[in-house]
Amino acid sequence: MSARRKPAALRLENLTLTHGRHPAVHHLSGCFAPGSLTAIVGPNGAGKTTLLRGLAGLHRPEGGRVSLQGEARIALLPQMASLDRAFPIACLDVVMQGLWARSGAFREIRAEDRARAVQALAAVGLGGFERRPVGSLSAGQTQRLLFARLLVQDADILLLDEPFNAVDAKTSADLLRLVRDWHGEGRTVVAVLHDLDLVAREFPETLLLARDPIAWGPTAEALSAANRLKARMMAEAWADEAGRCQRAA
Ligand SMILES: Nc1ncnc2c1ncn2[C@@H]1O[C@H](COP(=O)(O)OP(=O)(O)OP(=O)(O)O)[C@@H](O)[C@H]1O
Repeated sequence: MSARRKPAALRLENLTLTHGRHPAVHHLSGCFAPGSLTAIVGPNGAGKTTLLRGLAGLHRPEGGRVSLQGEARIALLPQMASLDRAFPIACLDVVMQGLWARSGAFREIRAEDRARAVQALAAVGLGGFERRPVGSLSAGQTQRLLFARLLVQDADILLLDEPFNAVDAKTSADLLRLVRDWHGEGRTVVAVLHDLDLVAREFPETLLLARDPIAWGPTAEALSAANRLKARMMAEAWADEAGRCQRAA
């Protein structure tokens, strides 16, 4: 992958994302600065996954907008559970899916694309797994595979949904090293995380969400005890059946 990066920012203006009438993210404004490393945290149901999908252009806003600076490329690491492990597909083919956006799904596979996918598998510690069916992988290996698919996309902005979920300490450390490398290369990285110790250690910026934005800025300030309490109370104030802008007072 090239070490030269275009600076890439993602700007949100009064962004509201819903599932039908059901609110998920509510009036969010701010900017993921070029080259920043940001954690998105918040209680279950706070809207974190919906926000990542909105940033990736996979969820149309109900209100407001997301603007991507320049011609930056954006790539999403979805939650591991989104991969259908019962489907009979080999690891190399999963990684090649990362190239579809640029090459098309039904085009003849070029030798250089195949070589990039093989290289990406090796980079995540899955060298030799090219022909292994995905159903035969452990959880940690599956997460490594999704990182390889992300790697071949060579994106300027990387969106990671619970990237260290259900993986052991060694896998977590290996994948975290990749995240640090991406940050070091000047890419903009945004990750949904639940481990607040990890966030405090590794992520300079944090967005704390509870459908409404609670705080967004330097991690120590965003994760203050007062902000975390506010996030919990805000999450509880949203009844599950509430409509847009209808949280309890
Ligand atoms: N497809 C859907 N249809 C209807 N409601 C949905 C859908 N997906 C998510 N929601 C609702 O939107 C809200 C936000 O969900 P989301 O998955 O974005 O939260 P999250 O912060 O990622 O949660 P978690 O930490 O549990 O993964 C929740 O109340 C959820 O029930």
